[in-house]
Formats: sequence, structure tokens, C-alpha cells
Amino acid sequence: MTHMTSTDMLLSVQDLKVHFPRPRSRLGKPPEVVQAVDGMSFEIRRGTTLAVVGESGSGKTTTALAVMRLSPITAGHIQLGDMNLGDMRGEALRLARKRMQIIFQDPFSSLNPRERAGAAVRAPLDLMHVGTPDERSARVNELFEAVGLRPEQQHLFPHQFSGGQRQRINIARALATNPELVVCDEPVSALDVAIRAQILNLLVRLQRQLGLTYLFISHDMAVVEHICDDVAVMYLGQIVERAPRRAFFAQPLHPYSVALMSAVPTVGGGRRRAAQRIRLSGDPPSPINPPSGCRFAGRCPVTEPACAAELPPLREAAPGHWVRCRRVDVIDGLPHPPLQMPA
Ligand SMILES: Nc1ncnc2c1ncn2[C@@H]1O[C@H](COP(=O)(O)OP(=O)(O)OP(=O)(O)O)[C@@H](O)[C@H]1O
Repeated sequence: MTHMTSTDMLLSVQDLKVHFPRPRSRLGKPPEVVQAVDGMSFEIRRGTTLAVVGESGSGKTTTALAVMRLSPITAGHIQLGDMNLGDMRGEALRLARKRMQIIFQDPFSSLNPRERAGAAVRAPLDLMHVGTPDERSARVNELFEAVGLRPEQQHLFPHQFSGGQRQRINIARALATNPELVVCDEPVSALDVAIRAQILNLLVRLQRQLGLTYLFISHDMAVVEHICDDVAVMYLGQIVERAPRRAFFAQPLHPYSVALMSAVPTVGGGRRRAAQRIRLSGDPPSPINPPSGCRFAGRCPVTEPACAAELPPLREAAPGHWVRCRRVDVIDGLPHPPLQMPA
């Protein structure tokens, strides 16, 4: 979608589909398929963060798992640097996993309660046979310090840490094999609000120090604005808008993005960039055999009959700013959202 040289780009995902066939369909009905992800394409430059945002059920986690090759892929191409991840199997995939790691939302359930913190961080090093045993021990010490824990805390069990500290252990474990790509699936949503900023700042610092590339999954626009370079908004398995952070937050174009943004409160208690909150009617339609036209048409405040008839393509409304909405106009080279937002 954007013009990048091959050395700039670390991850390229093209037309990714993850469909889950339902075990049993009703007699005489066509087979039911959950189209969790349906034609996602995006790229992430080295050392940058792409945030994928959207409501619950839009397909964010399925995208993250597919990129990590932890979920089956129905179609599409996933390229990490020089490796075609989509085609990898067995030992090749195991080795490729050194280069990509995932941090999950829940720091409590992602650690084994009976495993000491140091052993949890060391596990990927043992699994990948990285260095000698002494080098692995030294690396664990280094990782504890890098995430703001004391090396002597490695002997403690998960229940002896706070939620924020447990997420630090998860981050240390994710970094153990020196990955290039870290997929962060809602890494702060389960934490107390007071702790969230600390963990986000840690992720930002580690990115700068280590040149990490993040695919950052979130439903929280305030978190996304803090952390990302680029934003992709998902709705029902598809990207409806993709833009550099500044362009997106200055002027979201898709009516769904505008509604998401209008729900973000400001410090003073008002709404972010809309005079009033735009409340969407109804729930997202089911990802089982979803509508063939624009998937947002049924809830869109500015829909017109043609929207439901045909799925609009993702088109570039301004340099690097892509939107899947036929109602967005481009006038004199400037994109105009169908919903006008006061500055
Ligand atoms: N293994 C599976 N089998 C069948 N359906 C699935 C499977 N995994 C996910 N889904 C469905 O795919 C859709 C997308 O789910 P996904 O978890 O990716 O969304 P999400 O945006 O990450 O939501 P949340 O923020 O709640 O985690 C949902 O309708 C979900 O029920």
C-alpha cells in the first residue's frame, strides 16, 4: 500500500484471510464460515509500530495469531524480512519464531504459576539452544534489568509479583531471543490505569534501544495515539482505514473511525474531536457469511443505498492515507470525510 524499499520493510501481509468453517451447518443451507479476517493487507517498517484497532470481534487477535503462525491461514502472503512465513513448516518455522514474539493481554494467565520468573524468561533460550548455559544465565540477568526488574527477583514465583511486574516478565521473555518483530496483543488492557503508562513507556524505550518493530493490537485510541507510527482500523475482518498516526488523529476519514474517535474523552471531560459523541446503532453484523457490500453500511450514519450493494476498495485519499468508503470525497487533492468534525 505504501512505497517502501525492501530494507525499510520488516513485515508485509498481503490479502490475509482466516476463515473458520463451522462444524455443522443446517440441512439444505450453505456451509457456515466465520470470516474472522478477510483480506487484510498491511506493511510495517523496521523499528516502527503499526497499531491495529477495532471493536471486540473485529479480528485483531486472529490477525496477530496468523502473523505469528499460531492460527491457521486460509489465504494470503506473510513475509518477515527475507522469509516467507506463510509457507514455513516444522523446523524452519521453529527457527523463524526466534525473530518474532508475542506478548498477550493477560499477564496472569500467560505465566505458569509453578514456574519461577527466571525460568520463564530462560525457557525460550533453552528451547532455541541459544548460547551456553552460563551465557543464558547472563542473558536472563540482562533481560531482568532491561525491563526494570532486579536480577534477584528471578527466584520468585508469578504470584509474588504485581500485574505490572508480571507483564515486565512477559516482555523479558518475549525479548529473550532478540526478536525483530514483537506482536503486542492488548498488552496493557488488563493492567491498572496507573500502571499502563509505565508499561507503554517501557515498550517505547525498548523499541528505541533495540530497534524493535511492533504490531500493536488495541481497542483503546488513547493508548494507540501514544505508541504508534501508523494506524490500521479494522471492522469485521477488514481494514477500513490505514494512515500515519498524525494524519489519522488530525482527521479520521472513515465514518467508523470518526465514531471511534468521538468516544475518546479528553482530559477536561469533553469529547476528543467531535462536539458530540457519535453513537453507532446496533451491533456489528456476524462474521458468519457477512454482508457482501460495505460491512459497516448497516450501522453507518451516512450510508446510501449503493454502499450495501458493493464492497468499496481501500483507496488512497491522501498520500499514505487509505480508506475503504465510497462517501469520502477528495476535493482539490484533499480528503473530505462524510462526517465533518469540528477542530
Ligand atoms: N478458532 C475460532 N473458531 C471460530 N471462530 C473464531 C475463532 N477464533 C476467533 N473466531 C471468531 O472470529 C471473530 C474475530 O475474533 P478475534 O478474537 O480475532 O477478534 P478481536 O478483534 O481480537 O476481539 P477481542 O478484542 O474481543 O479479542 C470473532 O467473531 C470470533 O468469535
